[in-house]
Amino acid sequence: MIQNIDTFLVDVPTIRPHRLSVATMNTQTLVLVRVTCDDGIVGWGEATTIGGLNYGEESPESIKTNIDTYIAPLITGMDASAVAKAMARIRKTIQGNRFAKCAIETALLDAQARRLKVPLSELLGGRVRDALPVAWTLASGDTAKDIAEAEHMLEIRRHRIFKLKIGLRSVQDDVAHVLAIKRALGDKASVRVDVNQAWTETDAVRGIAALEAGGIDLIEQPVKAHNVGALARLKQRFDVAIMADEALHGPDDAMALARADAADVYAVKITQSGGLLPALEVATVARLAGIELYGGTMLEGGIGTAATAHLCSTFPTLAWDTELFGPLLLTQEVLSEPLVYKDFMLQVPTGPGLGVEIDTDKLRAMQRQ
Ligand SMILES: O=C(O)C[C@H]1C=CC(=O)O1
Ligand SMILES: [Mn+2]
Repeated sequence: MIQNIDTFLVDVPTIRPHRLSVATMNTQTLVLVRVTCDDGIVGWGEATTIGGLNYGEESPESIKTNIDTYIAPLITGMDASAVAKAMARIRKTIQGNRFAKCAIETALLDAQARRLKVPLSELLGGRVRDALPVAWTLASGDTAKDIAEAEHMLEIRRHRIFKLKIGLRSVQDDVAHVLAIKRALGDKASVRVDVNQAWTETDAVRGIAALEAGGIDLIEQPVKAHNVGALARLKQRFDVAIMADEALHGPDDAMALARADAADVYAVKITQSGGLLPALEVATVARLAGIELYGGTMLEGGIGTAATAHLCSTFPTLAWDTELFGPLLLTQEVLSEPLVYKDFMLQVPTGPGLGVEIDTDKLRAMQRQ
């Protein structure tokens, strides 16, 4: 039986300002969910967003409040081992709130996988890979600093895929910044950009033409999320891969974007999809439509990152790798043992459930009062 559902807000400073077109982050707020079951099993889930309400329509505070007030009472007392029944009740009754649903579903699946003594990946179809290549986002806002950061990551063998956040400056200045970084790194690295919806279609035509000519491998969400027509025209116009991120809010969007031939690649995010199982459906739509996959992040800490890693480990192909670096951007950790990053890869945890343990003393010290 599901006995208790507790939620915690944890504010963690980032290692440096993280500059996106929609916000500059100096801290990340983790919403952690703990599901306690009457058989003594405890499951954890997490949701994060970026810059309060700057990125999405849920804030950390709304996620916590909506879980505490509306979602937890709906499923408390239900059979904890019937995860699908609990989630069906939530999905039938609660509109939207994909991030909150993701955190709850993750916690229920973590508990159930622990109960069955299997890694969470095995409840999602089973893992076909044990380690995932991880991109790093260069977002200091300064070209020389970004190059130095990338060189350091290559040297310590942590990342050789770099995503640059652009869209805040003029197209011309952004292109100059990106191509300077690409020239400095050469063939040692894959360089990609994330415009976070900042360009108009005409900006995008100019910007993408220059980036493609300069050897950039991937263009993420160049135009507004709702402008599927423009995304489709860009996808069809250019050879460089176009990735949908903010346009993709779960399986229905995955289907609509596929029908519109609007993207070469999907950034699969468990929060944006509304949970691990809807995210798996996004990946299945992509596979059936010939769209390639990328494991995306909302800059989660260790719990949400581990959850996404379990999901991505089940994908038969993962052509564009992942960006599961969230914990590395944060100065503090709620896990007793951090996730393992080595040789450019994140190791998918092997223990039962998420395969990570929460240090409750650390959490008590870090949680918002
Ligand atoms: O992809 C996004 O839009 C959000 C996020 C992921 C990595 C990063 O630096 O920001
Ligand atoms: Mn993005």
